Amino acid sequence: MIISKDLFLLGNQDYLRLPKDEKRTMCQAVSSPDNKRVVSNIPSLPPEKYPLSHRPLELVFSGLSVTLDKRPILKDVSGVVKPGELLAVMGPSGCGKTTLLNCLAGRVKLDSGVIRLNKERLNKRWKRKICYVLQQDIFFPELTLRQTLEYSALLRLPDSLSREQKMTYVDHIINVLDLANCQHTIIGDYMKRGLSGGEKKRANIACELLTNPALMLLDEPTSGLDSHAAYSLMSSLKRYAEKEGKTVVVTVHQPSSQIFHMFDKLLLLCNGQTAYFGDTNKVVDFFHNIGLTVMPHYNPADFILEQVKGSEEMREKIIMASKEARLHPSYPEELQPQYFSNANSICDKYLTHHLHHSNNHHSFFNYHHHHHIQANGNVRSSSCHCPKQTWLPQDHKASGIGETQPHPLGYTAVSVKEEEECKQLCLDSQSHASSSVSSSYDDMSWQWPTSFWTQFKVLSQRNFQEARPRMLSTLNWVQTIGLGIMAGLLWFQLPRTEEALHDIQGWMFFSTTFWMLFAHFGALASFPPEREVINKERLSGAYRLSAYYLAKMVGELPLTITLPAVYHLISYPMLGLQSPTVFITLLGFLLLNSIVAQSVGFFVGACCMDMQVSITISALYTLATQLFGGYLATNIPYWLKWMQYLSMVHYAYQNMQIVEFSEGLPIQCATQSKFDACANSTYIPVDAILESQGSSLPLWCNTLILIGFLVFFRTLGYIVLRYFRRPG
Ligand SMILES: Nc1ncnc2c1ncn2[C@@H]1O[C@H](COP(=O)(O)OP(=O)(O)OP(=O)(O)O)[C@@H](O)[C@H]1O
Repeated sequence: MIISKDLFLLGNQDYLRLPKDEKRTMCQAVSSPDNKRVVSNIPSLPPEKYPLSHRPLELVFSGLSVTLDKRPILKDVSGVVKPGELLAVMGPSGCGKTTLLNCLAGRVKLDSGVIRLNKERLNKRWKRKICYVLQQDIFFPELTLRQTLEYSALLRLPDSLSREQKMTYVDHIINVLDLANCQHTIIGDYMKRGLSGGEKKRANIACELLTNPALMLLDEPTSGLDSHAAYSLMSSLKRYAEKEGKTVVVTVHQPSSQIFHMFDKLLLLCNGQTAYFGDTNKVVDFFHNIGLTVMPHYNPADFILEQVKGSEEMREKIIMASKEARLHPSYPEELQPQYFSNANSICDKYLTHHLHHSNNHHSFFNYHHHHHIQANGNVRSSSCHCPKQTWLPQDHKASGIGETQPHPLGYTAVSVKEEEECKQLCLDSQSHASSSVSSSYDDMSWQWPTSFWTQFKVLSQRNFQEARPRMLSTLNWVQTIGLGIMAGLLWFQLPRTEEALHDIQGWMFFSTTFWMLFAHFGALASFPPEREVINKERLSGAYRLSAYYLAKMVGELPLTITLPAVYHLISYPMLGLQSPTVFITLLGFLLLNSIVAQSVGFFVGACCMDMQVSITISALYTLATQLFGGYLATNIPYWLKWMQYLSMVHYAYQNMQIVEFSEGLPIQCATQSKFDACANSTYIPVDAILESQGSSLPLWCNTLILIGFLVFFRTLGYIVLRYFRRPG
């Protein structure tokens, strides 16, 4: 695993660019006894096939404080990670490591403090560019690893890449993460065995690496891995960060000393406070200076963790020393309060100067920008370029940014490095400015990697594939066929007489209620685990909720209707009711009823986070629906009559009767009929049958009401997910 991952994480571009000798050294290294994997069979991916490339990101967070549930969790935590660096967040359990990562991913509200990426505050748009590998491995358990990665690639890699290119990239990732052997294994869960813990972890990282992100946050990536696998993973991450210029933050529990020395920076937390922030190789000196000396050959990671888990007094001492270290000149300048005010002022001056002097050919910043005056009066710049020689107003010298070369108009020249920085700053500001004022169309095109249509198509396919084993399980087939035969035998070849009328109605009522319950509780049970995956994907900005929602309806539709259709196909002919038109129409209402029940189940599942509550609500609703359906109780008190209009079974059941008794063979009156109409007729009129159950609505009206139910609950479900159950 090590080797393949190392090569991948090194990035093929870099690998291909390496001089021959270095390539050989790498191959020797990877085939050394420690790293037994052979890499010759790992395909190289041509550079042009890399799907996305992001600018390197510098992450700076300062003064972060967070309170959760009225309890302070983080207090004044700061740090900086540059592109190519690996920052480890360490500390005892419950000290706030995950909370810090959640903050950096923009998923927790800060009490105070600021997080900046390339000097720009973390905003919604940056959030989408961050890859966050969660501690839990959240997947659809029924999909195989390969399917999971393929769907992820189809959804998260841009439409500009063909399907074939996306699949090539998936192949590549599978190979380099050494997942080829288990690619066709289902992910699995506690009920059904699938991937091993380590494979799931790698699958989790593989999914996130698909987008080739610039900033990676990994929560406990080594948890559950053996020491060898943990070392492999961390060395891969380290190499990845270095060679690809990625910024990587990991939380880690008690790393081995080998792993510990891989970290460039270390942030040690103690009760939510910074116990140490700085270079990893200086942490031993830091502790030594406060009288805590690590024994030779002792794992420094174990040592420092023991210290921060020590007595209250000891912890205070370490935290105080850490606060004092902030005053030391070696403390990162990015964490000094004045740093960003300077940086921002440069940017502001670039932009302000340009806006005021855009017609002046002495302008220090050749900012080719096309002003787009928006309806709201904002100005949007669409492009900018830093010239080779960039000029700043002289007062920037004071801030230490400019150089001393005089400019005829009183500006100072900026070094090439700073010019690059300015360009970067400009680009960042520009992207921010444009995104904050652009039209909603721009927002959307920026936000989503793929079009609505692609998302809909892929999600429908995935939904179908994910739901098929669950909805069409062997158990469900046995249940459906068994029930169809049982109903057929129970009501076998019923005569068309008044005596058998109650039995015919019994079959209809049983069929509608059973499939209502089946669809309702099926949707209810499947939603909580699905919500986890959807929330994770929504947080990473993979697709629109509307695309998911529509796809769910369409993708599951064939599965929702399969079993009731099979049941109907078995039981209806056995009853002796043989008109094909009636057969199809009855089936139509049975299916409509099932789809409506599924919508209600989905809505209740979306509303209630607690399964017990949702089951209780569902039980109440479905029981009331049956009671007021028109079969069990025919003499409903007038003041409760309105309840029957809320019963979806009522409408489906009534419609089935209308069709069966008006289109099918008529029902012969009994000699002592209970129907008045039988006094003048041999057959019972349809209206008389319906009236005896207290219903008078015509077929079209019942159908419209059922469709109304469907639209109402589907819309409510969407609204709940969109506005009341937002992830994060
Ligand atoms: N939503 C929340 N509401 C209240 N308290 C919370 C919440 N989330 C986390 N906490 C508390 O915040 C503290 C820090 O939690 P966090 O998960 O960040 O710790 P950690 O360092 O990652 O722990 P571990 O190493 O065990 O995963 C814990 O005491 C936890 O109980």
